[in-house]
Amino acid sequence: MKIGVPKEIKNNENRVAITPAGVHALSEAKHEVLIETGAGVGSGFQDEDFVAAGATIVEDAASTWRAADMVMKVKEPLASEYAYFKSDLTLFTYLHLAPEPELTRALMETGVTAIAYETVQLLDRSLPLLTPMSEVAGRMSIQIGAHFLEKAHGGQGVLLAGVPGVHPARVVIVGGGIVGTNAARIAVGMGADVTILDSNPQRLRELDELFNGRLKTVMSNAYNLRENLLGADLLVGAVLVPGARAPKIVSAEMVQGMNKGSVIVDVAIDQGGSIATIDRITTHSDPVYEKYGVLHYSVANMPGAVPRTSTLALTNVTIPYALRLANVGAAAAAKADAALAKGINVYQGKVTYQAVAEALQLPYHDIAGLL
Ligand SMILES: NC(=O)C1=CN([C@@H]2O[C@H](COP(=O)(O)OP(=O)(O)OC[C@H]3O[C@@H](n4cnc5c(N)ncnc54)[C@H](O)[C@@H]3O)[C@@H](O)[C@H]2O)C=CC1
Ligand SMILES: CC(=O)C(=O)O
Repeated sequence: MKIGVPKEIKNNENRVAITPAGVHALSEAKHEVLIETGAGVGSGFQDEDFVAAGATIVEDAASTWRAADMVMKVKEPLASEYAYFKSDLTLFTYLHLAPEPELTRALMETGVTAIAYETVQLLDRSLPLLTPMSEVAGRMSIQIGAHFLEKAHGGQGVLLAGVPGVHPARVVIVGGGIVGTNAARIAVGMGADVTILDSNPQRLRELDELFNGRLKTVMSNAYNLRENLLGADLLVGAVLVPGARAPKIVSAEMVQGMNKGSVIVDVAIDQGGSIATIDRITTHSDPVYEKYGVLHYSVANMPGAVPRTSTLALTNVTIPYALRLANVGAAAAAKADAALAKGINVYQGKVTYQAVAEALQLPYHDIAGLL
């Protein structure tokens, strides 16, 4: 199979979908890997590194997309890339289709087999291709919050840890999954006063056990959210219902209850965002805006800011799946692996992931009946 890897074009997106180790694994299995020149530079991989591992470097994005049977990317295609879609293409990348009707339509109209990293799901309900980037974004969310809480960066001028004789900052994390747990780990480590809310009582039990009294766990409901956000300094949005639009669980009124000069980092923005006052996606080059005296950060590709770590972490988990897809093709690979089948969001012009179909009000087709 021919595998194309274009350079990412989203704002400040320096990750790349393959490493030299990935090229080596695919080449050993007799696949041909075509990489756009310079695609790896932002992650510290030069064209020569890829060539030494067995790849062919091509001069532009079109040459990767047009020749490929499968394109591997990091972020969802942007509008300028839709022209490359074709019916015999497998696209393996983050897609986040629930808030993306135009992209979904383009995939349906062209018949692309679109496999979303974020909905590949194991029997234990974990999301193996989302987890590493959630670990990165969760850990980043607190350092970003700390940065914007500084006066010079627009915040109220509060140190997360406080100092002896002065309260630490109050950090509220909504959603206690991978992002939330990693955010909590950094916030606790920095000495903040941390509260984490989740709608799953079993998850709250696990968090209580894990942090051994170093944070407070609270059931997520409108009443508790309002109470806990009153006077908060940093809110991290970290909820997820796989594939679906994020539920808007933090209202404008709750945001107004936060301290003036406080900060919101809505990591769940890639699924549409969980906070009512988040009305736009921001970028690494212009990451925050102010509303009700609160700084809002809503960057949908946070791990793109630490591309070396993120590319290595992402490809650690994607390459074994890419190998299986390349070896037998998407349909056979999905038939043999229920986790991978869950990743298929669009197939033969049909939406095959229920939460995406519901979010976009499109007919849903069970992938099992189509393979
Ligand atoms: N902006 C970015 O660059 C990145 C965004 N993400 C996104 O972060 C979000 C969270 O991802 P993960 O932590 O991996 O998901 P996860 O599935 O591990 O955790 C989500 C948690 O949200 C909880 N939850 C669901 N509905 C809730 C509600 N109504 N109230 C409170 N809790 C609720 C679930 O019980 C679960 O514990 C996803 O949208 C993911 O795509 C992940 C990485 C990078
Ligand atoms: C998960 C995701 O959207 C990202 O890593 O950019």
